[in-house]
Amino acid sequence: MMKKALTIAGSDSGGGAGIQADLKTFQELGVYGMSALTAVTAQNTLGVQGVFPMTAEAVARQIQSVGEDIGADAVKTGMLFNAEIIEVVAEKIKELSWEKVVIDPVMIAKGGASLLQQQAVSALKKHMLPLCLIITPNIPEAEVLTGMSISTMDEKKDAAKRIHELGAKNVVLKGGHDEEAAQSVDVLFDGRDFTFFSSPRINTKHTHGTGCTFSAAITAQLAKGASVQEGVSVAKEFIQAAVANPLDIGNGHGPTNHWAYKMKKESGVSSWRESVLNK
Ligand SMILES: Nc1ncnc2c1ncn2[C@@H]1O[C@H](COP(=O)(O)OP(=O)(O)O)[C@@H](O)[C@H]1O
Ligand SMILES: Cc1ncc(COP(=O)(O)O)c(N)n1
Repeated sequence: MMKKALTIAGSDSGGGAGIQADLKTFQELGVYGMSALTAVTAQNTLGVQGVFPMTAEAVARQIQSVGEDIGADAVKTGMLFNAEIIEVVAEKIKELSWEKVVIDPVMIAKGGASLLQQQAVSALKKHMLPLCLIITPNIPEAEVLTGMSISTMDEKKDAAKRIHELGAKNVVLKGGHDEEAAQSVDVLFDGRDFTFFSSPRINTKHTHGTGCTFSAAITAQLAKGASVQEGVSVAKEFIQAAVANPLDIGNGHGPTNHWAYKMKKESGVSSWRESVLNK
């Protein structure tokens, strides 16, 4: 039976982040992708030029339409933008009894634009965190959720514990913003143990949509029946391949390469560009 995943997130017209990144990732990992849009952004590799939120009613209706007919084996949320949208998303997830829920607590785009209103952070903590199986904050998002500043590994572990105490069953604190480090280390805390997912940090400006892609890959794996550990492990490999084989699209911070993981798996070659572009 075909496994299905739903993303509840914003649209990125530039195609590198948001629902576009999520659907590309679902497709690459062999899962049927669906979307409920929370906002349309006018966005490219240079930044966000406009944010146009949907009404809470429109968001609720999209989720209901998916739920009442097709169903979802796993669900992720990305940009939720405001407290009203957060409340209906949480309500619908509860109503539809979805349990494999991944929250990417998107707050600020890499260029600095706000994708979550400041006053919505408490709604996110109150309504969404207790519902999720996994939350995947980056370092600045974990700082906002905990109110602490995070730079050392001990601080990362402490922050992951505190976010777990807020109700998230599993916390993956991502290391992509650790710009000085040689390794990009993502820390998973499951309420008892820590697991570290580490890969060489790639020196590139093309990291637009890394967080969206990473959480979508976890969601796809959960939909197929993977455990949390297995899901994070595949997602880490997926994003490493996607960052290591940039597409050079746009004049700013370009998207990652959603084809790279599958190409690498299928062909055994380490560079997607080598295998495709030189033909
Ligand atoms: N330059 C990089 N090299 C290798 N991995 C990276 C790099 N930047 C981000 N990642 C990985 O991409 C994923 C998303 O991380 P991060 O950039 O922190 O999230 P976000 O996009 O939410 O800010 C993580 O698995 C992280 O380790
Ligand atoms: C619609 C939308 N959603 C999410 C992000 C975050 O992207 P990133 O993964 O680069 O932080 C984005 N830039 N746009």
